[in-house]
Amino acid sequence: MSQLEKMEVNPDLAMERAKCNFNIMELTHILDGGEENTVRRKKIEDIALNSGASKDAFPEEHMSPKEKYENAVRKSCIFADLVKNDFAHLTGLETFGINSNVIRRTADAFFKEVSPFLLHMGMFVPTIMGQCTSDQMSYWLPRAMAMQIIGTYAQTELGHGTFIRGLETTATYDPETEEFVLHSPTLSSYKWWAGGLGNTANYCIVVAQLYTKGECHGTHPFIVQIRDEDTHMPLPGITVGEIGPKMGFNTADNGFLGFDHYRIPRDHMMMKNAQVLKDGTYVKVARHGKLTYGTMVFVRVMLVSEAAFNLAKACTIAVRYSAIRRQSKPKPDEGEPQILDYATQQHKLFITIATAHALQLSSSWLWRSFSAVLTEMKEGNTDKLPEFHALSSCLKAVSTSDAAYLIEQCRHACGGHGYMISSGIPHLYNFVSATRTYEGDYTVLLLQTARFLVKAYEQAEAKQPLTPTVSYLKLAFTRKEPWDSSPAGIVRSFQALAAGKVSTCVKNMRKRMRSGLSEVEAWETSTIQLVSAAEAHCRAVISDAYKSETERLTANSSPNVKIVMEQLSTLYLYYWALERIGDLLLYTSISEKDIVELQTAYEELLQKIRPNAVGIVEAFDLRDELLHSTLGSYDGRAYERLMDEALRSPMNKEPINQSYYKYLRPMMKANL
Ligand SMILES: CCC/C=C/C(=O)SCCNC(=O)CCNC(=O)[C@H](O)C(C)(C)COP(=O)([O-])OP(=O)([O-])OC[C@H]1O[C@@H](n2cnc3c(N)ncnc32)[C@H](O)[C@@H]1OP(=O)([O-])[O-]
Ligand SMILES: Cc1cc2nc3c(=O)[nH]c(=O)nc-3n(C[C@H](O)[C@H](O)[C@H](O)COP(=O)(O)OP(=O)(O)OC[C@H]3O[C@@H](n4cnc5c(N)ncnc54)[C@H](O)[C@@H]3O)c2cc1C
Repeated sequence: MSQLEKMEVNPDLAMERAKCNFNIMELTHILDGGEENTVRRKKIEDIALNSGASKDAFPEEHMSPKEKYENAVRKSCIFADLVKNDFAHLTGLETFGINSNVIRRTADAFFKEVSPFLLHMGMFVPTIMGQCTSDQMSYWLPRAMAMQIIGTYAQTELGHGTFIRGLETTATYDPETEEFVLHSPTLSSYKWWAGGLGNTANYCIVVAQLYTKGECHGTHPFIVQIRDEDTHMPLPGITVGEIGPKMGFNTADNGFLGFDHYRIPRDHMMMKNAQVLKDGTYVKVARHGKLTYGTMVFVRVMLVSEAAFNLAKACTIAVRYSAIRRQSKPKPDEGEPQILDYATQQHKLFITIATAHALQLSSSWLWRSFSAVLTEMKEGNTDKLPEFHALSSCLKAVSTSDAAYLIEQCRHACGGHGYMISSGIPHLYNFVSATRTYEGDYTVLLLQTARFLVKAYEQAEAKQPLTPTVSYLKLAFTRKEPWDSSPAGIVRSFQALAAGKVSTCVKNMRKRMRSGLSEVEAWETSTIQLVSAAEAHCRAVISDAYKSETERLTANSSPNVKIVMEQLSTLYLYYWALERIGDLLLYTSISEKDIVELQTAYEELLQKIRPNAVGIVEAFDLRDELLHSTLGSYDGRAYERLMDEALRSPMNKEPINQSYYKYLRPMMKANL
């Protein structure tokens, strides 16, 4: 019998649970968006986990890349079946948002890395929904939803990912046959990166430069069959393969794809926003030229809650482990303290919890605030698209970047054992670090937001009305913001800081233009400050949303849950105020005395949160099967689990490895 089966819950964790002073389940319901969502989520998790299909015969870490991929495909098929047949009545699959979050979360019980079907549900299906006419949708969507075909999204090429307008794949219309001819004219035009493209998908959405009647109309999406539906062989004219090992995503078979004058029917162009008629006439339908970028905007919004979820996992692991780990002896007459008692450890971990809450609540706020806008957009009114694009761009950039930084911090907080794959943290880091790049690189997206902020600043200057998320920019034209250490006061200071930074950028650009630079050159030389201004804007938006959502959600909660949630949202404000002291000195009246008081208040807040820390992370309600962690399991038996995992290593299957006879022994004997 393994040691694990004999042991009780670690007494330190039991003690932490006993001293938690709020109702954990109440907080879980709030984070899930209501008790009924929690009940439904648990049912879905039960169905998935009780099926036993998520279990691997031996640890994934010890499989070869090919075995890992094949195992992931096996589990993806089982999971897809569960989603279609067992979850459907519980989730209402027609909607995204909370339902897809639940499915996404449950999928983690199956995959330590990712499913090769991720792009199918994550981008292929949403692009069909967003870019097809209703006729096209009624043909493609049922086939995709029933998993009769498997698709992916191939936009990025070897030569271009960020600069979509620079893509080189061509789709040239031939009116004789009423077909598009897809072609990859150069090596750099080969599609590169699409998840599931290497071996799994038989269809994909290809973004290509559309040519008709000798004219280029820019990039457009096409549905392209790449493999035979029966044999799965690549079709003539298609070159497809897998791109090789990566830092993470190693079960996602990211692929490359090239076309040699490959023909597809005319109606495989996704024609909701633009059409090519039979005779080759190009007709623009959409009122906004960037509606073809819609799937990216949708996924960027999804990535905010993805960042929150991964942070929740990392801090559950690191906080539980910090409660059972004892190290050093600061007081000679007492035992070694739990490392969670060190203020520096609390500084590393509690901001991670607060950020998980901040991003989760900001993401629900974003969906709620913009659901009306999304409906308007479906009806053709795109007036609010620029604001939505600016907001989703900066939220995606900042949330994924914060999550990657804080997950790495959780690894530091777990010391050496955090470096073990079995801790669960390396997988999380490798996954989240990619989210900072894909679906729009951090810097590039913040520069998109900066573009919007500069325009909004010019509107404020001209006393024109401003859209809600930038209405604070008028603060740039008032006196220095008086420092006020209340939560509302700090949010106002963050807004003043962002307004001040945008104003500084605009003034610098104008100065540079006066000194002879062109507008493009003045912009380029100001981009470091523009990125910083956009980050400050995003921080102000998140802080404001987090604070107001906390107030809204705790209006009827029990007093202790309210206190816990307020403590965390205040911690987020104090933490970022202290991180941005230099900027606050520039743009608000904060004094040396205020800074000292703020630091003290922050440290006191860490101590207040400490007794409930384990309870707070347990409100994320992450089962062991989702955490995949030796350090963060519910029973807190980290050492037994580490040893158990070590004993499962193939390296321990024989007392002497053959390399001893082949290499070590001859070398040592020769040296006698
Ligand atoms: C599991 C893993 C899955 C991963 C999948 C992937 O990664 S898939 C691959 C993911 N790949 C990526 O994410 C690639 C990232 N790259 C991009 O998204 C674009 O190339 C770009 C946005 C950087 C520039 O685009 P550009 O050169 O065409 O544009 P521009 O800069 O010249 O600006 C012109 C105007 O357009 C506006 N506008 C722009 N976008 C939007 C929008 N979505 N909506 C509304 N508006 C938008 C912009 O604000 C500006 O407005 P203004 O000021 O004139 O009123
Ligand atoms: C795990 C993973 C999965 C992916 N899955 C898919 C997929 O399924 N489908 C798909 O189509 N793509 C996919 N991608 C590709 C991804 O979308 C791109 O890698 C991403 O958009 C970044 O583009 P890039 O690689 O061209 O980076 P680059 O643009 O070359 O970035 C390199 C550097 O240049 C900087 N830079 C670039 N342009 C500017 C600028 N204008 N101003 C300032 N700095 C700039 C960037 O900030 C960055 O520091 C995936 C990528 C990864 C890592």
